[in-house]
Amino acid sequence: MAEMLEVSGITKRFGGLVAVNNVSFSVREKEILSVIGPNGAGKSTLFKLISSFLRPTSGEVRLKGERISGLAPHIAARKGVVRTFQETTIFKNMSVRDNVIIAHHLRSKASLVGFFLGTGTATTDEAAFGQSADEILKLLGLAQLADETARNLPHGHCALGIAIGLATDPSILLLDEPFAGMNHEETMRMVAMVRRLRDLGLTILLVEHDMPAVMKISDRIVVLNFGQKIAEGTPSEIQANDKVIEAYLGSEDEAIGL
Ligand SMILES: Nc1ncnc2c1ncn2[C@@H]1O[C@H](COP(=O)(O)OP(=O)(O)OP(=O)(O)O)[C@@H](O)[C@H]1O
Repeated sequence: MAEMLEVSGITKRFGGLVAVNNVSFSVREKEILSVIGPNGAGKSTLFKLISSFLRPTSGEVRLKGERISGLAPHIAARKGVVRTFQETTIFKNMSVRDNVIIAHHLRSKASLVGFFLGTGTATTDEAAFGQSADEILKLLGLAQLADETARNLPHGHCALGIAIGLATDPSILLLDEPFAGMNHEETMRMVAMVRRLRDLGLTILLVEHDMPAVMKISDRIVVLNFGQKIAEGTPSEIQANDKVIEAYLGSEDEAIGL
């Protein structure tokens, strides 16, 4: 499998603290790779480095061979590294469908202002975007909620974040704790959905605390501890890895096993 994303020797210092320390790994095309680690291990910082929300102190990130670290986050997103589950990306007073339509504009020639004013290219695009939005909502099981105001979505509908991400036609989708706040049933539904997206050809990188979900969803796992990569492998390799077990012992996160 070809490499979609390459993280090479990436380091982030905050003053004297090294939050991410010389971490390297690759995400292959059409795989689900999870980054795990005890609290404070550097997962969020690594995520921000990959999505260009933070500039690395050293090292780099490449998408399909092209260096993306150092670019503004919206440029990295346009190039295909799309991060979801940021509350701010959702227009809470608009319908679910309109949120997904608007997200299409990230890759459109028409401006967002054009969309609101209903002018020129925007009108043509809107028909195509509407159709695409409907397909995405159907794929994610959100079709019946298309006209619902985003703020009214029942708890657990993080699927809207994914729908918005998909609308931007990502090369790699970054999921930031997609199962946070979900009960077991919601989590398992979401696991199945994300795997379905992978089967359709999407490449996915996620950070998550829910170990049973991580073990179920991941093709491969990268483990961080104190900013360093301590292991990389399949779920069963990670569960049997002594360094990983040791890192999790005594941490607030429960055991690595199921
Ligand atoms: N902006 C910042 N300024 C200073 N220190 C920071 C900053 N962001 C993170 N850190 C520190 O970097 C380290 C790694 O933090 P990070 O949030 O990346 O870990 P994490 O693995 O995501 O933790 P958690 O699982 O608790 O969310 C921590 O010691 C944290 O306090």
